[in-house]
Amino acid sequence: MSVPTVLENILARKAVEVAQRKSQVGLDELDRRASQADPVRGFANALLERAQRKAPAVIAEIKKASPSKGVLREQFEPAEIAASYEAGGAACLSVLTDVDFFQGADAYLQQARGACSLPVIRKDFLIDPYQVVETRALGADCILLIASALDDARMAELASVAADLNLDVLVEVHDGDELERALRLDTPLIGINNRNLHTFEVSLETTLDLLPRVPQDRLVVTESGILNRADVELMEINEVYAFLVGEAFMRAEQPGLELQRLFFPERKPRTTTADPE
Ligand SMILES: O=C(O)c1ccccc1NCC(=O)[C@H](O)[C@H](O)COP(=O)(O)O
Repeated sequence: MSVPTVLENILARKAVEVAQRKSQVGLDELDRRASQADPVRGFANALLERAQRKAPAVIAEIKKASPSKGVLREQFEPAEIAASYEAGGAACLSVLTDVDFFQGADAYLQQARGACSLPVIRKDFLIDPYQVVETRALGADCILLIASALDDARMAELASVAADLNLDVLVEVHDGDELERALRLDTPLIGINNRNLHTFEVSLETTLDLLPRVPQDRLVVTESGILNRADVELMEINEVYAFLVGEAFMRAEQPGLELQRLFFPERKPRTTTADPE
């Protein structure tokens, strides 16, 4: 018998977590909360608007820890980080809500979204329609669907529930087969994850290799492993303008200033309380 990969472990644990959550809060109550949530802010539009004018469309991630890197940031204040990202020029936020593998929390998403005007993707491992309703009930604006974690039927089902709730969808792929499957969904956002979620290997070539196979009417978001100006410039010369970045910002003393340094080096630095001068 082969040893389960980290992604397989995450998905097995997530199934247990979802069952527990369902026993605590019924779908009727979740539907009620979703119907009363703050209106969506337009996640896909925020990215498309920037990328269409060839400006960096940055999804700035808030994650305390990750399975591949351990704890990334000891002093972790989601609201302050969100405000600093907005000041630094982010188009959107990504907030990890998975507790067991990323030390995330639903409350972090709510704190971050409440501290800025940016649209937010809930970064978690969605396997059940219940979690899509939960995502809207938390106030988020977009869900992540990871192609390697879902079969076609389940991916389409989750995307359909998201559409009913006005949530945008970022569908994430890592190879050509997953890309083919993702393109069957009616979503403008295709995330190409440079990290293999089974082995943790990271290569920016993943984005560059898959790029020619993505139709012009989809927006490619390059995800993971963007660490410095050279990485950003490599993507920009290949006409990739949308980025999902976590580690580089989380390790920086001043996350918003690091965003600005990496993506808008020509601008005069703006600081917030998370970015003391
Ligand atoms: O980051 C991990 O170790 C990880 C492990 C297993 C599943 C997902 C994982 N990360 C999620 C992400 O894809 C990243 O948080 C995101 O793309 C940002 O990446 P980075 O800029 O390299 O922090």
